[in-house]
Amino acid sequence: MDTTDGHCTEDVKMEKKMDNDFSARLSDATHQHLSISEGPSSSCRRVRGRLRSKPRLQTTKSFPPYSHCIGGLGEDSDSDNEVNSESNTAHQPNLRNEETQGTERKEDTKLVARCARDELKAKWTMRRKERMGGSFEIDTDGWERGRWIGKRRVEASGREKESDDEEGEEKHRRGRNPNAETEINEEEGKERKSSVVSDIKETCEGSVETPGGQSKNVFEPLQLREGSTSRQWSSPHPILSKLLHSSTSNSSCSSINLSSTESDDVFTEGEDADSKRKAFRKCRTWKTYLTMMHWSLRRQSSWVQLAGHQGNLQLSEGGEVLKLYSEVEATCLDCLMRDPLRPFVPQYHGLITRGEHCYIRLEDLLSGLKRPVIMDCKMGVRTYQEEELLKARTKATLRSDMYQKMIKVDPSAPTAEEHAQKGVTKWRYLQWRDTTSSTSTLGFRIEGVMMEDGSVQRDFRKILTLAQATEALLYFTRSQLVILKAYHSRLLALNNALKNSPFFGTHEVIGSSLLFVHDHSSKANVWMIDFGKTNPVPDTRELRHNVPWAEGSREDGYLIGLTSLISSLSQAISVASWQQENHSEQDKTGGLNNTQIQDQVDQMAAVTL
Ligand SMILES: Nc1ncnc2c1ncn2[C@@H]1O[C@H](COP(=O)(O)OP(=O)(O)OP(=O)(O)O)[C@@H](O)[C@H]1O
Ligand SMILES: O=P(O)(O)O[C@@H]1[C@H](O)[C@H](O)[C@@H](OP(=O)(O)O)[C@H](OP(=O)(O)O)[C@H]1O
Repeated sequence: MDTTDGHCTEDVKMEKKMDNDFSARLSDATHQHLSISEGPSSSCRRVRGRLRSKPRLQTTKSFPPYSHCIGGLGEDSDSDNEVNSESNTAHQPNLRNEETQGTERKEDTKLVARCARDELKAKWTMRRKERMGGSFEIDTDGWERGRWIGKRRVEASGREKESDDEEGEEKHRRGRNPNAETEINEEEGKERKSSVVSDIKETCEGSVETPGGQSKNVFEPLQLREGSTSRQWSSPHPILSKLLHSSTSNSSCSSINLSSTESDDVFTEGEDADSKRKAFRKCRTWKTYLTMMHWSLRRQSSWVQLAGHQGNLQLSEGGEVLKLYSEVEATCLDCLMRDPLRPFVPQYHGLITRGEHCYIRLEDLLSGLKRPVIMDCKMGVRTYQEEELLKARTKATLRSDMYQKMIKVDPSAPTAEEHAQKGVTKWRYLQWRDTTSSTSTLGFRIEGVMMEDGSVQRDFRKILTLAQATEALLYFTRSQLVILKAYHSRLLALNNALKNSPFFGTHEVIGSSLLFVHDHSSKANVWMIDFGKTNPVPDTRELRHNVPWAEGSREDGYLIGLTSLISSLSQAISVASWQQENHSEQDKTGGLNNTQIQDQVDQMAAVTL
């Protein structure tokens, strides 16, 4: 455990206390991995004497990334309807805002109309130049330049919009514990692009509705504070209106893959090549223009869905994460906005209806991060609710999909009866997942990790020991001390908040995750997400969260998981410190270079497997 600063000393004290609290309750299997043994590895003979012994992790395995790139799963195809339907209802919750912003709106509308005209002009100028082989530089005024710079940036390097950085900066300030988040490499951009058009875009999707369709200002103070969804335009400029309409309905491109999908609407399946060519000629002008606008309107975000049900979540044009409505989750979020846990939970902005579905509007926790690295840890010693166990006993529904998932991982996992039925109950499947991962032993499991290059690693689910978890954390953070320490502090702060949280005391938290996010500029944070299976405990009982589950107790073991994670981070900090020290020692003595030392470290890690 690194104790180089005062906060860390505090951390150690707190952690020791927590370890004592829980040590009696953790299983032997868990505890045998809590200590890190010191001692040189046999493979280290060549550098022995020069390198301090690496804290050894027991029974570890390494996790090379494999290339499985994913993009955002969000589909915004319903937003077309939403623009129409909401333009009628959206005024109700925001009347007060409308009055106060009337003047501003007139100004903006004028500006928007001018911008749209200028856009057209710019487009034709560009096309003329393009045909003549001229340069693409458009320099009529700052607005167009800003947009075009933006477009080139997206095309050339996929870099993110600077304005988002500022927004993200604000968010990370809000959510962090002073020690939790370290921003050592402040290389944030200086220019802020005009956001008039994206503001209007947000306006079109910004009404807050109850599932029944009635407009309701669920979190007015929040909306005012965040300021992203409060303005309404009754009639945008006709050209702009068309653009908004079209680009909204065609905004199914993922947040990573910025390819436009306009052509999907133009070319439906079954059309012959000729009609496609004709249609393309007809639509090319608009297509080019819409593609340009698409880039302009879409807020650049690095959002991806790492785990969970595919299609449940999507990114809205306004940059919020929309999650399919669940009454249980919405109720929890509502409570959490008034609980000490609020700084650890994405901001909840109420509900929104898109097409036939209702969604929960959440702050995008990845906004402001450049090429984020993400880890989803499912918390608790079980991921099934007690009701699922009762259901499995009384009226068992067999799930063939779960049986298939089971035999894919381990053909010998199902019983003879389950093989014969080719199905398992949900409880059986979830329990099998829990016992074949670190859920049962450590009280958490790593559902998935996405690295900076977009590669996704899900094999961490098979981790069973704390040492393996530590290895995974070192891999996930690339052994960066600053990140590991930020996560460590944030988890200690979360531990404190949980102790003071009335919500936590009275809720059974099942299947909820901690989302770890950081990027190369050392922004790092941890958030509580997914309250779809979090329910108030039936009577007035308070849960302890740090004891193993027994049927009927409703205990979830959330704090067992948190303690394990904190211990694992401490181990990772020790190892990373050791690595760093040896790097600098070698640098001073002019001995092995960094690559050679890393080779040694890798060899040592391999021997401890
Ligand atoms: N507010 C958010 N900001 C950014 N990303 C988010 C946010 N909420 C969720 N995600 C992403 O979506 C993924 C799934 O989220 P979540 O766990 O809420 O979905 P779910 O479908 O309920 O999951 P499960 O199947 O485990 O119940 C997370 O791993 C994360 O990558
Ligand atoms: O990740 P896996 O191994 O694919 O398994 C899923 C995972 O356990 C989800 O948490 C669970 O949803 P809930 O958390 O909502 O129960 C889902 O059940 P489902 O298929 O019934 O949605 C499982 O299929």
